[in-house]
Amino acid sequence: MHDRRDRARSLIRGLYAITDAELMPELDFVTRAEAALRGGARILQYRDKSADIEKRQRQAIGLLSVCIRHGATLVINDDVLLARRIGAPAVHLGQGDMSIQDARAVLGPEVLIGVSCHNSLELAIKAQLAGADYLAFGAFHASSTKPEAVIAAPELLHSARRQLSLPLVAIGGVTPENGGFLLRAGADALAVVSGIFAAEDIEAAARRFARLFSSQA
Ligand SMILES: Cc1ncc(COP(=O)(O)OP(=O)(O)O)c(N)n1
Ligand SMILES: Cc1ncsc1CCOP(=O)(O)O
Ligand SMILES: [Mg+2]
Repeated sequence: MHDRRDRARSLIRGLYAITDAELMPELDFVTRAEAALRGGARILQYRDKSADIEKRQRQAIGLLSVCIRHGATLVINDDVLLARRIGAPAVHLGQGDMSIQDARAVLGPEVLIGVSCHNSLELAIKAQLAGADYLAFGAFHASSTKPEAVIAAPELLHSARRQLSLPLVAIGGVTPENGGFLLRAGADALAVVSGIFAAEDIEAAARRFARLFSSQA
């Protein structure tokens, strides 16, 4: 457990890119994801809501292989069984997804589990107690990817930093312009979909986010 938590502290920091089926055509799905890694993303989440199990497995395996090549961490969104099948190092669970305890039973002691806590410190405290390895808060800004997401105040990151020990991820409408503020408020990682994958030049877009972290050092 301490081993895993230490690993989470070193791996869950920096730019956290999240894939999007609408912005990333199947034909060059993995190529686009790799461009984000070349631009400096350290974490890559496979987020796909389709029911096509074969496509999902093929894409997830493709992402795992580019992540390994770039020394980045692959996170599988929602689908704990897919993560186990392909040997992914991390999963992300929402409040309506599998429980942390059930996911841990399926995945074993090594795999990192991240949890969505929306705008709630209470959910975050519960998730930490239940064995989560990182906590995600947001949306901090309106998100075209998830317009229904509740809005969180950046002060939440200050409180979470004071009261919790896990790495904190900020998500929702994050841009290179507003990302620095979220980092100063306490985020360890910035999770981004459209700011990276809707860009004409994905690598350059990722690099603009990645610079926020080097200027923090
Ligand atoms: C890093 C990160 N944070 C939050 C979410 C949202 O998860 P969830 O609430 O389960 O919603 P969906 O993404 O599954 O629609 C996330 N995926 N990643
Ligand atoms: C999955 C998710 N959860 C809260 S906001 C969001 C989407 C973030 O996407 P974008 O970076 O395009 O706002
Ligand atoms: Mg989910």
